[in-house]
Amino acid sequence: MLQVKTFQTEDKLRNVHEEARMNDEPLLMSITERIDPLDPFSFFEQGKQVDMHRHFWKSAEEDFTLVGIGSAVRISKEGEGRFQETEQELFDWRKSVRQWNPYNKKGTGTVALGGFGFRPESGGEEPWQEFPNSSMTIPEFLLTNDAEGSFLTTNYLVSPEEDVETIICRMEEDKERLQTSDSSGDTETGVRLEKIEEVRPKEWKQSIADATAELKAGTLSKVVLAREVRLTFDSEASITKVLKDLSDMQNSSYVFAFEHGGSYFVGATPERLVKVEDDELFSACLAGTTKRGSSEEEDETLGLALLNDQKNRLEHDYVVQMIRGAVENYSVNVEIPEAPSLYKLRNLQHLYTPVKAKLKEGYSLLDVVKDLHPTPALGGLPQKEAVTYISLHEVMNRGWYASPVGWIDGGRNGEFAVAIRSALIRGDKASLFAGCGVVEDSKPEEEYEETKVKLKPMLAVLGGEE
Ligand SMILES: C=C(O[C@@H]1C=C(C(=O)O)C=C[C@H]1O)C(=O)O
Ligand SMILES: [Mg+2]
Repeated sequence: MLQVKTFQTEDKLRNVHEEARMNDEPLLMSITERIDPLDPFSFFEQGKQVDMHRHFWKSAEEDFTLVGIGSAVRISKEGEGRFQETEQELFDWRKSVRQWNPYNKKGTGTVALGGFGFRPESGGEEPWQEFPNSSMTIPEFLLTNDAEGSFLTTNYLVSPEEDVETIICRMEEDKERLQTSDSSGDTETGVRLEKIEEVRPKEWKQSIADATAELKAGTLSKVVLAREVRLTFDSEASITKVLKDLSDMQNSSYVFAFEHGGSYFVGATPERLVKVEDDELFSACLAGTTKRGSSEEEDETLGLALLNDQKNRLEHDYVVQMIRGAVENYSVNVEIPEAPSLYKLRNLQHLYTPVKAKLKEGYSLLDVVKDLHPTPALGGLPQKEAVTYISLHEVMNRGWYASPVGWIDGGRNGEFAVAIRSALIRGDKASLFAGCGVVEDSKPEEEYEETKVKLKPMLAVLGGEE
């Protein structure tokens, strides 16, 4: 059976290579096959032996996980046009794809995974030196797990001058390595936390006080300000273990990891930016926060207080206003409930308003990402002024924190979440980030406490207390 499969792959590769040679240009070969159920964490861990450029994505709401190893194509853009330019380049690559994918399933084939930094321009500031401003990768090996099982896509950029036999040999070796089960994660104990350093907490609190003064005086209605906490461990952190623990502990969150130059941006975010499935569009307004109660009763009381709290409702309503306005531009049948409900996570609860619509023809997922990012849940209102304010006054460098991360396939499917509740991990060090929506009535001490709770999920999987 295995032999038949191998023979088919070889045959396809030979044909594609011949065509590439005749046209004297590279072709993107993409083959999707169903494989025996495969653990995504094992695939991610084994991926280390193939290529360190690894991507991980797990949906917050459905049985859907993507793991990408290596890159057949990498697209990296910067500046205001980065979303459209990425889209155009993906489109161009897909024109030269030779594809075998009998499953017609979202998230298989020439899927691109990655993200876009918070701002269109970035100067490789600490600790983000390894990260390009944006990066979308079509991985060489992609594992797609959903309710129906496991699917393995092999994407390979076949160039005319390469030797086919060498490609076949390496590809088969890598595929076998990736499908060999790794059990080291089951016994790993994780890192010991040696040092926690809050980055200029006093200055950060002062920045909140300054922002409230600005909000009262100026044209800004809301601005989100974040802070950083640095950790040092006794040894190198295992990203696979971190992902596994996040998935276990934060099951209503998107779990993600993106590698660049040995640094990993990892997190478990509850916040969807936008999902498109065929022409259906889903977004979410998530803003306004309180902690969880220690008893069911206390939890309910806290939730009810949040639903009725003016300051939090205002924080939330700015987000709804903006997302409604943006989505109405390129969709019809926009459905948004009148009032928010509660979105409960392990450590905190948020005000939540889901958004559903039908995307008009001619618009794509990245068009929506471009317009929505950053929503007032991460930037502020008005959008442009808030982003400028953040650049000038925030006590850290955002890099990819609070930015759109996700995936997009060759059909009309994809999803981007907002990369909060996240950390940048490199070897035995990590930077954790958390922010909060500042409105006129914000109190520095309360916002500080709010960010403390938001840091807990990442801290807990990195040896800290929950
Ligand atoms: C900015 C963050 O979270 C955002 C801010 C929230 C708030 O201030 O209430 C709630 C959810 C998120 O939209 C973060 O977690 O870093
Ligand atoms: Mg808040």
